[in-house]
Amino acid sequence: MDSREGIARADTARLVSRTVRLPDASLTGVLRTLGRPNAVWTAPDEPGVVGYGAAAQVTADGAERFGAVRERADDVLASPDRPADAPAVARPRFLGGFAFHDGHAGTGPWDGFPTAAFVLPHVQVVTGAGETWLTVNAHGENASESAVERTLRDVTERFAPDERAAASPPGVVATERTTSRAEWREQVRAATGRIRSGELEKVVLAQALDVTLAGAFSLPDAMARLGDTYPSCFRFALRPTNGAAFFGASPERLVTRDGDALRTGALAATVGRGGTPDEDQQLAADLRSSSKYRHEHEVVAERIRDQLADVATAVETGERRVRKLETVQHLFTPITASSDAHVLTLVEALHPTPAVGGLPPDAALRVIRETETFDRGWYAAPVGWFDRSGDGTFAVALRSALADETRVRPFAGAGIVADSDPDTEWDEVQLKYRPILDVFEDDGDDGTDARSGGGDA
Ligand SMILES: C=C(O[C@H]1C=CC=C(C(=O)O)[C@@H]1O)C(=O)O
Repeated sequence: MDSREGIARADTARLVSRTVRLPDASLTGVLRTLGRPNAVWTAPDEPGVVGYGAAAQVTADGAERFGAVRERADDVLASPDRPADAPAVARPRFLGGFAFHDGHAGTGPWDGFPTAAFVLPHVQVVTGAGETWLTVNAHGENASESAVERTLRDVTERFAPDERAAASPPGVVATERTTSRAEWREQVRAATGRIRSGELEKVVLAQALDVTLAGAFSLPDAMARLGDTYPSCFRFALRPTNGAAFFGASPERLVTRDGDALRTGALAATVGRGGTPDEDQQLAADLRSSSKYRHEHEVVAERIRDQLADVATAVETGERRVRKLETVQHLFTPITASSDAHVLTLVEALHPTPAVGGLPPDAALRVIRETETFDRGWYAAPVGWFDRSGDGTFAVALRSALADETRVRPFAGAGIVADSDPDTEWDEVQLKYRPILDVFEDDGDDGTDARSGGGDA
């Protein structure tokens, strides 16, 4: 992808955008009807957005990537030729994400994933609340209203929503770990040692799996299954260069800016779900009362409030509660504020929170780099969308995986504090693979210990 070319022409380039209403369709219905997208986004309180092709793409490198994306996207969005009565929900949006580390290489499994990559789709379908809208965008010196209207007619003509249920999961034939249990024990012991010596307070360490599927990866099926099981999560899929897809169902909102209302929150500290309601309640009670879990959580909430200090006002912290998901429960503290900063400025201020990095941030990033033996790529980094006014939503890309043909690489991590036990953290990581593995396993038995947390690799 070469964004700069498009951006260099920004002075003379124009953005033409036209919208029509389509027959109502679910997000999966849209995916099945229009084929492999470049971007998919949906959130519990937002419509689904599906993007095909690129009216404009922006990429950026290094620590300055957040500001650079904003600047380049602002040029594209500056003065759209768009009818005044077009519905706000169907407005042009950039969708994409960032790498976790500044020095992301974009090689190996992450080939095709720059340090930052956002697309303003050529064809954008938005669906939710019983309405489906098609927007066609074109950007460049030669962007023409007639070409946009032609595409609008073409897509409308072939749009016959296919609402079939997901096919059975393809099944898993092999799973390989990036980190054995023995290596993990060593890594966690070394990290807790460094924490006790005062070098840092908390670090989030992660692992990955290499999963081989028995059949081809289907994005519509994956999104349908994640939607059924994780409706309260941020579900996304991104294919910046038409190759592998990075997808997931993250429970963690990094930030939403809507007008001057800002929403974020601390999500950290994890236990599993109980086999009975009593056991489940007991686990939740342990999560609430344990000083280890409270500490692990509170450093995240405190740091987020600090991170917001320069970019927001009226920061308010809600009540800490237990957030239950299919296989895990977390401590969650909602945080709201006021801000007129662009959502990318907020993303830059917040990434990485100590729910995925640690504290102090620089020491934690150093420990992550020195410890992890796989490439985080876009895992645990911001993914989401923004519009011309700087509104948008970003999630932290957790419970996520890279997928290409029959290969899938899920990622998962756990917050390590002074008294973390390597085996408990190992079990927690195995539970955090479940959202992705459940999409593919046909009988819950992939030959690994990812469900039970037991056994060695
Ligand atoms: C790093 C992950 O989860 C984070 C979010 C919630 C709870 C976490 C924990 O309890 O360690 C992690 O901080 C992951 O899912 O890969």
